[in-house]
Amino acid sequence: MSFNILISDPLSEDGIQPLREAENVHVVMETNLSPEELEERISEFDALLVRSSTQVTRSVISKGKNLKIIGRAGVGVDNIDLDAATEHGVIVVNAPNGNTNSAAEHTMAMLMSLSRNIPQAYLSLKNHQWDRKKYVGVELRDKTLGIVGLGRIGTEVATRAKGQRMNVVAYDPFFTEEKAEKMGIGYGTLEEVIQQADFITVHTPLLKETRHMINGKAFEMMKDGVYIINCARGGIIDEDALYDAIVSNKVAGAALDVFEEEPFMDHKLLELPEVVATPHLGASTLEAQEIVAVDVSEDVLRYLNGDTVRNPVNLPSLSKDVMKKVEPYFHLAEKLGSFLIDLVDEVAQEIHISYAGELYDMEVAPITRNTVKGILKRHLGMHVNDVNALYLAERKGIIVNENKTSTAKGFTNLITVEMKTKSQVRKVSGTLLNGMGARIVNVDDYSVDVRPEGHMVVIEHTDQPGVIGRLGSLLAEHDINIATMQVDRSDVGGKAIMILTIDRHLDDPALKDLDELEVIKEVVAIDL
Ligand SMILES: NC(=O)c1ccc[n+]([C@@H]2O[C@H](COP(=O)([O-])OP(=O)(O)OC[C@H]3O[C@@H](n4cnc5c(N)ncnc54)[C@H](O)[C@@H]3O)[C@@H](O)[C@H]2O)c1
Ligand SMILES: O=C(O)[C@H](O)COP(=O)(O)O
Repeated sequence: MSFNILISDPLSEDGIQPLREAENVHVVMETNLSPEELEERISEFDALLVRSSTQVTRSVISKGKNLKIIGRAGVGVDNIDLDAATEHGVIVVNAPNGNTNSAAEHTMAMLMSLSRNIPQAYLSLKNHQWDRKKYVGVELRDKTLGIVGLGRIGTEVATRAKGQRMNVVAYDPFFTEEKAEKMGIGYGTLEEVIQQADFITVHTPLLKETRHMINGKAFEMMKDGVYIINCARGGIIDEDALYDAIVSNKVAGAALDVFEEEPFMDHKLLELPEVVATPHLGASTLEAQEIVAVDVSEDVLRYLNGDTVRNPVNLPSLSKDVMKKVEPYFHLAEKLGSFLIDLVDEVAQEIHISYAGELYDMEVAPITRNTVKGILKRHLGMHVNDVNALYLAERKGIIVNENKTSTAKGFTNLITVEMKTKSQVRKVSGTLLNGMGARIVNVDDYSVDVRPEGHMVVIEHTDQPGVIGRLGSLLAEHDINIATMQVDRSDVGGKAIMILTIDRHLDDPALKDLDELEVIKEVVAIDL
C-alpha cells in the first residue's frame, strides 16, 4: 500500500528524512496553501503534517476523505480541531519533547532581554543614539520568578532561573509541596504565585480553563512593576488587560513570543516601548526543528504501516511495557466483536465486556476500543477505528462497560463480550492460547474451540442423529468445503450448536437451503 503525505508548514528537511526514505510514501511539501486550497486538496492525502500555522479545522478534516493521521511537529495542538479528528477517526500525534529545551532557552532569552532592555537599546543604537540612561535595567538575582504551568518547559525554565540565582515559585494543578521541596523551589496557588512574583512566565497549554487566566483581575493582584513573559500561547494572557496594565504602570514590561492572533503586521502592544517581542520563535532552532520533524515523521510512518504510535494526542498514550502486554489481545477483541455482531444481526444497544485471568491486572481500555471497533464496523463501515470507536458508540447511544475478574474458568485469560440488542442477549468468549493464537471458546453457554478467522457458519439445531450428515451433503451440493467442525449441546436431544469453518463465504442460496432444513433453528454466516 502506498500513502500520500502533505506537509503544509515548513519542516526541517533533515527531520523528514524518514518519510523521504520510506518506499511506500509520497511526500508533497506545499507550505503556502490558502485555507481554501488546503480544503480542496486534502482528500488526496493520507497524512497531514503541520506546525502551528496551518489551521486544521473541522471543515478540512471532514473533507479529508483519505486522511488517517495528522502529525503536529511540535507541542501545541490548539490549531487542530481535535474533536473533529476523533469523530472522523483521524489520529493526531505530536512531538512533545523535541522543542522543550529550545522553548526554555527562548524564555530565558526573553526574560533577560526584558530585564536589560536589550531589544530597545539595540534599536536605539541602530538609530545612531548612544543612550545609556534610558536603558538601565534590573537584575534577576534574588528576584522571584513565578511560573504558571510547571510541565516540561516550565520545569526547564525553573532550573535555569535558579542558575540565575532567582527565587522560583510555581503553580500547576499537578505540582505538590513534596515535588517543590525536591526541586528546591516554592509552591503556591495561582493567586499566591502571581502575588509574590517580580517576573511571571506562563507555560500552560491554551485551553478553555487557561484562556485569559492572566486577566485584569490577575494584574490587580500582582506587585507594582511586575514583568510578564509569554512564550507559551497567545490567549493565556488577556492582551487588552496587559495593554492597560502596562499603560497604567502596573506592569513594567512584557516579553511576548506568542499572540492571540498570528501572524500579524501591526499590534497595539508593540507600540508600547515596554514590550519586547518575537514572532513565535520559541521552537525555531535547528536542533528542535530536526527532532520534532523526525519524531512526528516516525510516528506517521508507524501508524500508516499499522504500528503503534508513540505520541498520540486523541488516544491515551500507553507505555511500551503496557502496550507489549495488551497489544496481542487487540486482534482477538476485534474478532470477538465482529463475530458477535454477525451472530445477532441487529444493532447493539449495550455491550458488556468482561476481562478475566491475567487480564485482571492489565490496562484493558485499548482492548475495549478494539472490541467496540469490531462491533461497529458492521453497520458503520471501515471508517470506524480505535480512535473514534468509543465516540461513535456514545453518539449512537450504545452503552459500553467493562468489568474484571481474576478467575478465568481454567483459561489463563478470557475476554467475554455480551451484547444486548432490541430482541436478544448473546455472548461470546475468547482466549489467547500460549503460542497457539486466538480461540473462540464459548458462544452463549456452549463450549467450542474455533480460530476467529475466515468464513464460518454458526448453526443452532436440535441434537439428533443425522444432522451432521445432512448438513455436510447440503454444503457439498453447493461446492462448499468444510475445514473444521465444532459441536456442543445443552443435553442429549436438547438444543445444540455447530460451528463450521468453511473455505468460502456461505452464499445466499446455500444459506437458504440450510435454513429450510427442519432440524435447524438458526443459521448464520460469519466472515471474519
Ligand atoms: N513559543 C513556542 O514556540 C513554544 C514552543 C514549545 C511549546 N510551546 C507551548 O508551551 C506550552 C507548554 O508546553 P510544555 O511542553 O511544557 O507542555 P506540558 O504539557 O509539559 O506542560 C503544561 C503544564 O501546564 C499545566 N497546566 C494545565 N492547566 C493549567 C492551569 N490551569 N494552571 C496551571 N498550570 C496548568 C499542566 O498541568 C502541565 O504541567 C504549550 O502551550 C506549548 O504549545 C510554545
Ligand atoms: O507548540 C509548539 O510546539 C510551539 O508553539 C512551536 O510552534 P511552531 O512549530 O509553529 O514553531
